[in-house]
Amino acid sequence: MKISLKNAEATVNLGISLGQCLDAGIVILLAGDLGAGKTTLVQGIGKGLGISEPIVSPTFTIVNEYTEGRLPLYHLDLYRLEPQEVADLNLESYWEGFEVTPGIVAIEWAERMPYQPDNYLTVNLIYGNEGDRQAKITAFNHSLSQIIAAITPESQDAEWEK
Ligand SMILES: Nc1ncnc2c1ncn2[C@@H]1O[C@H](COP(=O)(O)OP(=O)(O)OP(=O)(O)O)[C@@H](O)[C@H]1O
Ligand SMILES: [Mg+2]
Repeated sequence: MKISLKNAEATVNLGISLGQCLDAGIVILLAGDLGAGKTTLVQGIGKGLGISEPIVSPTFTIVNEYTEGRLPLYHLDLYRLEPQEVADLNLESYWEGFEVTPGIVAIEWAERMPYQPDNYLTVNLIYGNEGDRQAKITAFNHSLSQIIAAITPESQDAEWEK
């Protein structure tokens, strides 16, 4: 599914829709070049979950956890890590839910992961020709219908095709 995002507000709005509809335990792998809008999308997800605390990029902290919303939000940024360092973080605990309350896991620079969870969404943010962006959403072992239903009603800014 591809969605055209004219401006940063459209990216936030897509995030809000996701934050409102997604179930606990979902992992969102965010891909896209430097500055493509990954953090902006996660800021929207935080809004959709009802988190009022500002969401800032965890480039140096690796993971930021927000627990005040409908579900916990775990925001990771693997930009500075090598695949072996990522493996050592035992990220599975976030989606297996053993020691961590299940929530929404959003991972920037997920390309650095040497393995993937069993079920996940990828959102690939791509630069357009006019300073805009396109989001390409793919589901692995997960249904897209819930997401399509959540996104389509308010798609003034988001033109989408399956
Ligand atoms: N759809 C859009 N159209 C135009 N600009 C956008 C869009 N979405 C986000 N932006 C802008 O792009 C800039 C970079 O966004 P952001 O920090 O979210 O990118 P990022 O992918 O997280 O970057 P990094 O790779 O450094 O983590 C911000 O100024 C943001 O407002
Ligand atoms: Mg970022």
